Amino acid sequence: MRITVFGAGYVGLVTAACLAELGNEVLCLERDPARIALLERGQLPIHEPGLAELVTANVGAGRLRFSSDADGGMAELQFIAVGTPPDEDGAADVEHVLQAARTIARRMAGFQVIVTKSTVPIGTAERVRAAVQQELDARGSGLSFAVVSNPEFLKEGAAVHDFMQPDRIVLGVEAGTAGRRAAALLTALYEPLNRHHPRTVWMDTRSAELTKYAANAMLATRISFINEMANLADLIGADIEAVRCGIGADQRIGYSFLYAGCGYGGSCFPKDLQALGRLASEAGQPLRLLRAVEAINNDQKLMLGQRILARFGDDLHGHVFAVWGLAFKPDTDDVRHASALVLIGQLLRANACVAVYDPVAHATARRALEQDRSLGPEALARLRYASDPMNALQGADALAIVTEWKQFRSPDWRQVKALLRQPVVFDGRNLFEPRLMAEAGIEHHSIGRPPRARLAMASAGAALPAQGGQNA
Ligand SMILES: NC(=O)c1ccc[n+]([C@@H]2O[C@H](COP(=O)([O-])OP(=O)(O)OC[C@H]3O[C@@H](n4cnc5c(N)ncnc54)[C@H](O)[C@@H]3O)[C@@H](O)[C@H]2O)c1
Ligand SMILES: O=c1ccn([C@@H]2O[C@H](COP(=O)(O)OP(=O)(O)O[C@H]3O[C@H](CO)[C@@H](O)[C@H](O)[C@H]3O)[C@@H](O)[C@H]2O)c(=O)[nH]1
Repeated sequence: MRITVFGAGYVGLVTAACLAELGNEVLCLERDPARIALLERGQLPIHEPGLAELVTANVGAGRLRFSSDADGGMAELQFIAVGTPPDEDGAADVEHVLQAARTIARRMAGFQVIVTKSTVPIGTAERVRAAVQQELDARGSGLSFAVVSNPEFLKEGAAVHDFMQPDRIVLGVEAGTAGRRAAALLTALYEPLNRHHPRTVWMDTRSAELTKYAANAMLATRISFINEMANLADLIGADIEAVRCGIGADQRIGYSFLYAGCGYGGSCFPKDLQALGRLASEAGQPLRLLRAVEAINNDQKLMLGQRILARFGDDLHGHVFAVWGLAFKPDTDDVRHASALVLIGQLLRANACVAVYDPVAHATARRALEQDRSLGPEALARLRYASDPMNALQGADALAIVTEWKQFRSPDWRQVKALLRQPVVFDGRNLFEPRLMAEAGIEHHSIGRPPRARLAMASAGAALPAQGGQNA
């Protein structure tokens, strides 16, 4: 099939490359000339495992092309995967989506299916239909078209896998002939992903749009729930990892997305919860639960910094801290709403020096921190980007781990101790077993795994639960 994809970001690039890999002829349209220039040189604007190989192979095979010129995009299937950033009130701004829809309408020469992959407020499919119809009317055209809502559920760091082996493919279609025609085309398009296991869930467009927000809200709720339990565990001497194993064994609950830590970040959860909250309030039903989820998460992101201040004093002048991990999660260079940026801001504002290391996110973090108005040049001058994890530790008073990159999981603790001024570790993702850290002579601050629980477990001879971190 011939397909056009609008947007070459995380979703657009992955959608374009994966649909090309499935044998389609794909044109990926991107309006940012810098991104197009990179792609034309064979480079990717983002770090995403497996994506570079997929892009190279499909460009080489002639199935995938990039352009900034929409004139080449006359395909029957038009995917919109552009950004929907929050506006001043937190609502999702769908202007880029509507712009892409108008571009499609201006060039439409036959029946087309306009598929929204972006995360959009409820009712956007109808706004896309109206925008396209307006352009067609202005042209005096009577062409028929369909609008489909096909929200994307991929996770950064596992995007190619998630696209190719989705838990489900949600397709919201309109009633009527055009909707049926669109459904037939999309059934054929996604057939390879449904072959061994039917994954498509059909519904109307509004339900599809809400499904996307509801999924992210549910996942964020689980994280804030377990973080509240972890904070309680810290106070009462219980071990949150044991609790996670204990509750996760109930199939109705399950184990995943119940890892306590220093808060969720990323481009989706914070933005989508705000957008859902906003549209719910406008609909006359403020979402009280989601407000609590967001508030808990905002506090959780401050927790590592507060613990460091409590341990070393309010003015950290003369102190140095090492931070491992800048990206909001492993296997990505995305630092949007990353907990690491919050921690680094707290430490720099308290006059500390900070040495950071991340395998891929130095450039993105540098850009984000330079735009942080609460950090002037003097504060940023106290920030050092280390060449490797051990280099960051040199002369530091403590190590804080914010992102659970695999390479941080088994450090040489003797080397860590030799490099640190004091053997103190703030483990923001519960990567390390408290008992082993105590045996190694390391002062270990976890999230919800206090020393009292550790002692009780050891004296009971209890089996230790698996190591933490969602991305284990
Ligand atoms: N990042 C994720 O993991 C993820 C997962 C699922 C859904 N989503 C949703 O998908 C959408 C895209 O997210 P993203 O992370 O890929 O965004 P992104 O910012 O990485 O990429 C969006 C791209 O679209 C381009 N663009 C904007 N308007 C355009 C136009 N008219 N024509 C061509 N290109 C245009 C931008 O220049 C940018 O490169 C958002 O609605 C997001 O909420 C994101
Ligand atoms: O048990 C957990 C799981 C995750 N996190 C944190 O939650 C954030 C988000 O992680 P994850 O969901 O894995 O990454 P995203 O790429 O943001 O993916 C989410 O957001 C996407 C965009 O909407 C959706 O498509 C995905 O389904 C949804 O998981 C990260 O900061 C994680 O560290 C935790 O703190 N504890």
